[in-house]
Amino acid sequence: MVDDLSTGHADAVPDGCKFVEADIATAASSLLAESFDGVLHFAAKSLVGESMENPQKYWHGNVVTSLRLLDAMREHGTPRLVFSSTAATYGEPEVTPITEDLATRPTNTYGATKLAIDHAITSYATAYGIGAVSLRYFNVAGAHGAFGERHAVETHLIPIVLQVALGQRAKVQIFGEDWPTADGTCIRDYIHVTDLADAHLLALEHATAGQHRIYNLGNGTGFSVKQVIDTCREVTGHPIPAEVAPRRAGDPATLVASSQRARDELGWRPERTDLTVIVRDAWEFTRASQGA
Ligand SMILES: NC(=O)c1ccc[n+]([C@@H]2O[C@H](COP(=O)([O-])OP(=O)(O)OC[C@H]3O[C@@H](n4cnc5c(N)ncnc54)[C@H](O)[C@@H]3O)[C@@H](O)[C@H]2O)c1
Ligand SMILES: O=c1ccn([C@@H]2O[C@H](COP(=O)(O)OP(=O)(O)O[C@H]3O[C@H](CO)[C@H](O)[C@H](O)[C@H]3O)[C@@H](O)[C@H]2O)c(=O)[nH]1
Repeated sequence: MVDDLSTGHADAVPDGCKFVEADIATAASSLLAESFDGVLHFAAKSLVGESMENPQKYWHGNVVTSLRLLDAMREHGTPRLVFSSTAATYGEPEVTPITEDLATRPTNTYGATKLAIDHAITSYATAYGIGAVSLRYFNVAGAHGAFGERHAVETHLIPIVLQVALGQRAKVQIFGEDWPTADGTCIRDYIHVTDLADAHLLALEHATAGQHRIYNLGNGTGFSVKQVIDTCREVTGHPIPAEVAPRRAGDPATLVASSQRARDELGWRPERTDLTVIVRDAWEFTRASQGA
């Protein structure tokens, strides 16, 4: 495992896993000199709001870094790649649920950088024989035991709402109540992190030399911001005060996945699709990590 710890945590490295603290942009070539069967490429800057305020961090941190990784894979003949792409590559979709053949028109810099990387992967895979898979995650949530969301500056909805339930924040802000959705708040498709992990192993198995396949990963059901807050109220038993705030730049109104291709081609079968289960696992992690 390689991480520069820019947003990651050394104590989250599982026991028995070899860990190297390094920036992929500078270390990829030397790291891949040792022979590897494949690369799971998660490293990124991944905050939608920040990407609009500081695009330089995203074009360099995501695109330049990933090109260096692809060059190193080519240099050392690393055969397989699984890349963390995103629903944000689609932008505001014309059709719901989103299939992989829909137009990609990102509404934020983060999504634009991930789309640029996807294009580079297609070229490198077909020209240099790499077997590549991009997994376009929708909104990842939940937790796996002691592994959950732990960000220095939290921006994601579910962990923020759970911080309110723990008494660490007074209230949650709802970014816009005037979106073209049933209750006026944004709709997202939340996927449990353990289902996401399963998809990575399947993707690695199915990566085929010279091909780049793209798969959406979500549950096919959208929940509004208000519905998420209500589910958190039910799970935690806390009233969770909320207030409406202005829209956040770069947010699309609705993002819901069709993951039929992942089911058909990878045999992916998500098991924790219920939002209550996703929130419950996140809540258990949040309480345990705060000693509550
Ligand atoms: N969380 C989501 O809902 C979501 C949705 C779609 C896609 N993704 C993608 O999944 C991946 C993981 O996301 P996350 O939510 O766990 O974010 P995260 O910020 O917690 O994880 C990214 C990790 O990459 C490391 N990193 C960043 N730049 C690096 C570099 N140059 N060299 C080495 N390490 C570096 C960070 O220290 C961190 O540990 C990202 O690629 C993200 O874009 C996440
Ligand atoms: O305090 C908050 C935080 C978020 N939201 C709203 O809740 C929804 C979910 O927001 P998150 O920040 O939790 O997640 P995003 O949908 O912005 O982004 C996530 O999913 C994207 C793909 O859809 C990207 O891949 C990205 O990495 C990942 O963080 C959005 O409508 C957002 O506006 C609020 O109303 N209040």
